[in-house]
Amino acid sequence: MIEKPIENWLQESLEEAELPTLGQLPGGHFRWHGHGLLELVPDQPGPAARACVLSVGIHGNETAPMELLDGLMGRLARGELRLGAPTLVILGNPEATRQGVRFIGTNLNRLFRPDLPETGREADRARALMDAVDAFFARHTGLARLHYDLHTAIRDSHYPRFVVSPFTERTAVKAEQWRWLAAAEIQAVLHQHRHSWTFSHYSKHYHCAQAFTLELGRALPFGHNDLPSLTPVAELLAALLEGREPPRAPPGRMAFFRVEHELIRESVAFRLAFPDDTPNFTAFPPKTLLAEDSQAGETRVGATPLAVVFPNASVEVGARAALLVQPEPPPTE
Ligand SMILES: O=C(O)CCC(=O)N[C@@H](CCC(=O)O)C(=O)O
Ligand SMILES: [Zn+2]
Repeated sequence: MIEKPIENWLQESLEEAELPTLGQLPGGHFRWHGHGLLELVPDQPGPAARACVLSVGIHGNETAPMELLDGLMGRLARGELRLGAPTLVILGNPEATRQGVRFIGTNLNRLFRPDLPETGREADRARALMDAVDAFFARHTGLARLHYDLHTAIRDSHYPRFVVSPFTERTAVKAEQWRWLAAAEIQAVLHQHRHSWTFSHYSKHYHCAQAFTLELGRALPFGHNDLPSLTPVAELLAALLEGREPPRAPPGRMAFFRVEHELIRESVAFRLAFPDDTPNFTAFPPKTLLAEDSQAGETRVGATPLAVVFPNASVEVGARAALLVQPEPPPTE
């Protein structure tokens, strides 16, 4: 067992460092459980402590969340923040980040299911991450559970900062989440309509955690991110790390959407019928041709306008090529 301080969380998460290691930080201690798997344990939980999972880099080239979390870890290590909540800090796919790519073999964020049959690098990583989350929540019973999985999007967006709220019948979103997200200057919320086997879905469905995928601008290389626009998100995460109540704002300032349909790429001969640089949440009028697929035929908008989110014609056959969404009213307070 090696004792050493956290000096540079991101660099250490990316290195093949000797494990396990543990050490002290202001307000508590930490333990590395594996590569990119760091647990922070407070001496004394704060008055509003939750058991928090904060994950970044599930897609290896989404660097803004890594820089954001690295900044917070630096503030903790220097004593500018005092640890007040058990927190599992995850760098999702270190090898993909080292190579600067979204994934090596397959999309990690579709593999979070306990009965996963797949083999290979990302499948092994998904199993390791699910095990780490299971063990973390089992060690910290008695506290409300939370998981924010931080991403950035491939395209521009009419709402650059938005969250995906995973579908499950088992857990309702607490009203406070909308207030926290609004105060963090999240601009839109997208409700999933069915199980999605993403990391945030895993924590929500299997651990009844308050869990979201946060999209925080566009995927850009290290050093090119607009971190000042993420200051309110950093303040939300800082409050969680310190175990205090995050700032709140009226949820009505966010736009709410619901997924109506998931467009699946069913053949190699698949194309989207709109330009590649179409921003997320662009709305199309009734009858617009959206996609052509030699297997599935044409996909057109029905009688009600639909907006597209995460359009990507290059996904693997059988994978999601876009979400088709509609506005919905904000939740009643
Ligand atoms: O911009 C894109 O096309 C993808 C951005 C991204 O990685 N989004 C996540 C969303 C996960 C969810 O639906 O909760 C993903 O596709 O995994
Ligand atoms: Zn992503």
